[in-house]
Amino acid sequence: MVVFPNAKINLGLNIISKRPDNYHNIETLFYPIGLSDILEVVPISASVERSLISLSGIVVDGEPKDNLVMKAYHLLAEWFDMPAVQIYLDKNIPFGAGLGGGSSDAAFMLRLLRDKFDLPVEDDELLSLAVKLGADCPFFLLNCPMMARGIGNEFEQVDFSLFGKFIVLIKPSVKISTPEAYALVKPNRPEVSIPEILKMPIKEWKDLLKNDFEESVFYRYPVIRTIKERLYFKGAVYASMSGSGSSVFGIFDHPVDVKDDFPTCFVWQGNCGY
Ligand SMILES: C[C@](O)(CO)[C@H](O)COP(=O)(O)OP(=O)(O)OC[C@H]1O[C@@H](n2ccc(N)nc2=O)[C@H](O)[C@@H]1O
Ligand SMILES: Nc1ncnc2c1ncn2[C@@H]1O[C@H](COP(=O)(O)OP(=O)(O)OP(=O)(O)O)[C@@H](O)[C@H]1O
Repeated sequence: MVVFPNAKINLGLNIISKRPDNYHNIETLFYPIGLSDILEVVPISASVERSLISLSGIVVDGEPKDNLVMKAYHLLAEWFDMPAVQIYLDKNIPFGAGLGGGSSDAAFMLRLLRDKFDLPVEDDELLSLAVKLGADCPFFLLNCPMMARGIGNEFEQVDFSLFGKFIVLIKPSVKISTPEAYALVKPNRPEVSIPEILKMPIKEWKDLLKNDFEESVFYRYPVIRTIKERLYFKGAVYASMSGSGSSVFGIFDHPVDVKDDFPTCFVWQGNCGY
């Protein structure tokens, strides 16, 4: 069974308050994009006790046994009898990028195992398991434009689409650790909520729709601010850092050629699908 775990961008990201469990309450619109990893799971012989993982593509740091897809397997294996599996994961989504790639792999793995082995797990139980693997993880089980609140796992479906627009995603070589990025932000309540801003014409978003991580991340890594400015210079109708960075996306009314603009960066371009 092969699946294609996709990345997300955050349209607006307000960090509202710090919680007693050291997480933060946030408000953000998750928007799925077409940049995807490739994940395959094959059952292996009953004589092999441990699941195996084979990685290709972008090299993820950490031990393969600590990969989030392995953690997803073991989370379900605590509750259900499953055979050992051979996992193939081809990474195309950069990490330390604010694109939720690891969370997406984990969410797709949970659903793939549930479906492949016919495990008696309802969709809402899968959502509760997913959050144990990461705050971004439950979103990828829904995978359509969603307002998220709480730690990012309380959802409200929104009537919102960027269909017809074109997205350019730029990831510089710098990688950003999510806990470190949260530690640098002072939480605050926004004056205007994200759904209210998203109802306005997209050309009005520039001064209203904010990612609260940008200020401290841009201060530390000015190259990320420069990328955002360059995307506006190229004609983006809206540009922002995604999640805790370091990637920046630009939304355009039409396809653009940026291949010479960011020679040292990872660049991805595609249509907005929803
Ligand atoms: C920045 C975002 O990508 C926006 O979508 C997410 O909030 C991050 O989600 P994630 O990477 O899945 O986060 P997790 O792996 O669950 O948490 C990593 C660390 O980030 C911090 N964290 C994460 C989510 C959240 N709402 N508040 C936090 O303070 C915590 O220190 C936590 O220990
Ligand atoms: N399958 C995986 N893909 C990517 N990273 C993984 C994976 N499994 C474990 N990791 C670890 O998780 C860390 C962050 O991964 P991820 O791609 O989710 O983060 P991110 O780009 O910061 O996204 P976000 O902040 O939006 O969750 C990596 O540094 C890596 O060590």
